[in-house]
Parts: sequence; C-alpha cells; structure tokens
Amino acid sequence: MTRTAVLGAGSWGTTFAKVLADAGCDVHLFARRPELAKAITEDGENRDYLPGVRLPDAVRATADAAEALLGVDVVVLAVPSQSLRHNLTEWRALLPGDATLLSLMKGIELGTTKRMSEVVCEVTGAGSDRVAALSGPNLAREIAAEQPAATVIACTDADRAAALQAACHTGYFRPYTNPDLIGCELGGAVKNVIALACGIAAGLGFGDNTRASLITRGLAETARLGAALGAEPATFAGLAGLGDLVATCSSPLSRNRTFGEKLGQGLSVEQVQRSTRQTAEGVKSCRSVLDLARAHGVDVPITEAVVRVCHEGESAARMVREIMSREAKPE
Ligand SMILES: NC(=O)C1=CN([C@@H]2O[C@H](COP(=O)(O)OP(=O)(O)OC[C@H]3O[C@@H](n4cnc5c(N)ncnc54)[C@H](O)[C@@H]3O)[C@@H](O)[C@H]2O)C=CC1
Ligand SMILES: O=C(CO)COP(=O)(O)O
Repeated sequence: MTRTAVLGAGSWGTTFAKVLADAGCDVHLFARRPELAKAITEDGENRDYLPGVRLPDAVRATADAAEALLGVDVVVLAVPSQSLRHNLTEWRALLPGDATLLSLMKGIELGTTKRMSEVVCEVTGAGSDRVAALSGPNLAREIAAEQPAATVIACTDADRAAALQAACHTGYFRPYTNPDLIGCELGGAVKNVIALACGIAAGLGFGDNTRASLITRGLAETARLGAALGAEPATFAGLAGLGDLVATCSSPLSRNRTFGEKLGQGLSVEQVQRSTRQTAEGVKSCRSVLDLARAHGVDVPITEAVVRVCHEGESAARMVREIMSREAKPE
C-alpha cells in the first residue's frame, strides 16, 4: 500500500486526499490549525473547505507535520503557490529521503519567476526526477462529488510517474502521464490568468464569443511562452493545457473566474479579496507570468491586461478597449 502525506487541507488538498484514499492509499492530511485537523478526524469532513463531502476513513488528519510525513512514499504539496517556499523550509528536514514530491499547485513564484517544481528542488535539494506535478481540468468540488475527470501527472522519471498514476487512479479520476513538467506546470499557472480575463468579460456582460476568443488567444500566448521555455507544444493541446483552460474559464466553481467576474462588475481587487478566504492564484501569478514572458521576449497581451487591472488600477472596461484596439495581425 502506498503511504502518502498531503500537506495543505484546503479544497484541493482535501479532495485529493479523498482521491488517494479511494485509490487504496494510506493518507495523512496535514492541516495548519489543530482544531481543523481534529474536526476533520472526528467528523470525517472538512467543513471549512469542503462542506458536505464525506471523507474516507483512510484519510487521517493531523496538525503535526512530523507525524504526517513519517515513513511516507509520496508527499503531496497543496498550499498556495506564494507560500510554498516558506512552508517547505519548515518541512524539509522531515521529508523522507526518497519520497516522491508531488505538486498540486498552479502558480509561478513572485520575484523568482520559478515554477513550483523548481521551488521544490531548490528548497529541498531533491533532484528534478523526484519531483512531479499534477495538473488538469480538476475543479475540486466536482472531483469531490466523484464526477468523472482526467488529469496529467508530469514527471521526468517514468517509473515515478507510473507509480503516482497507480496511486491516484479511481473510477472517477483518470490520470495520464507526461514527461513534460515545464508545459504542464505552465499550462496550470497561465490558465488562472486567462480565467481572470474571462471572468472580467463575463462581469462586463459579454457572452460566449468573447470567452471563446479569450480562451483561444490565451492558449496561443501560453504556447508561445511554453515554446520559449522549452515545453512540448503538444502539452498545450492536452488536459493540462486546453482541458484545464476550458474548465476554469467556463466554470462558476473557478475561484479565478469568479474573482475576475467581480472585478468586471466593478469591485476593486481589495474588495474581492475581502469577500473570499480561498486562493485565486492568478491574481498574484499574473505578475510573475508577465515577468517570465518579458525575460524571454514573449508577447502575452491578455496577461498584461490582467496585470493592469489587478495591480495598476486600470478599469475592466478600459482593459477590453485596449485589447481590442491592438494592432491587427495574422492569426
Ligand atoms: N481548488 C481547486 O479546484 C484546485 C486547486 N488547485 C491548486 O491547488 C493549490 C491549493 O489550492 P486550494 O487547496 O484550492 O487552496 P485553498 O485556498 O482552498 O487552501 C489552501 C490551503 O493551504 C494552507 N496554507 C498553508 N500556508 C498558507 C499560507 N501561508 N497562506 C494561506 N494558506 C496557507 C491553508 O491553510 C489551506 O489549507 C493552488 O495552487 C490551486 O491553484 C489545483 C487544482 C484544483
Ligand atoms: O485549477 C482548477 C481547476 O482545474 C481550479 O481553478 P480555480 O483555482 O480557479 O478554482
């Protein structure tokens, strides 16, 4: 039996703990707050992040990271991207020597422009073949309700990828493997930024043509950046590219899309932030994606526009006018 620890008991960490348990793994779920860990263990439910979802008995919650990590084969990282470095620094001495480190996060680190697997390697000293990322159209609420979905496990080590695939394969969750870690992580991070743009458009009252245009041109800018970073082009046509982009840009369950919708309706970033405790990664990662693109001389106009709205005080209406008035060019 695969022994796993999921570090981060938010909506995706908790949902993925259920997936692992349903696939037959032993699961320790680490929550920062002892009272939440206790409530999850006693009630079999994470009322703060996943109310109404019954967790399997094989999920045991703890607020003690050492207890969660003792003797595990797989360590799953499910905290907000911008806090990963800090969290990992506290946990690194507790990580078992050969455990596979699996990132569920979809973001790019501010300041360093590093992907999450790069942060993991840097902080833990693990070789890149020990680090994997899981990414795809995986809205937590739908997976928790056992609605069928597929995903991608990206790892340069094919044996580790296959072991992870087996560890989380259930009747409702179907993982594929892909050696392209760069493309999969990039797809997951940039789609949050494009989902913000789609939300903004929806909040302004625009319909499906606008959304489809943003999705398609958003995919084009993701693929351009991916090419500059050495990603495999086919990845962006797959689950971690187009698949996740379509799900996130279309779903009212997406925190990023919802965040953008409120901006489009006229709320400020601070007002929206006050109204939710959950992570909308794109709000911060839009800046690091833009920095990354600029460092590689790649044009990312939708990301630039989202940065202007989220961080430079530009109105949503003006953002649309600016995107539409860009120089005309071939597709
Ligand atoms: N929720 C979803 O549907 C999906 C989320 N993801 C990704 O998974 C990652 C985690 O997301 P969620 O679990 O949804 O987030 P969440 O906001 O629901 O939970 C975040 C968790 O991290 C913990 N945490 C640790 N250090 C923290 C800090 N310094 N500040 C704030 N929280 C801290 C929180 O206590 C909480 O348990 C994100 O990168 C997200 O993009 C990926 C696929 C699906
Ligand atoms: O990554 C996700 C779906 O694949 C979740 O998207 P949000 O973080 O926008 O809710």
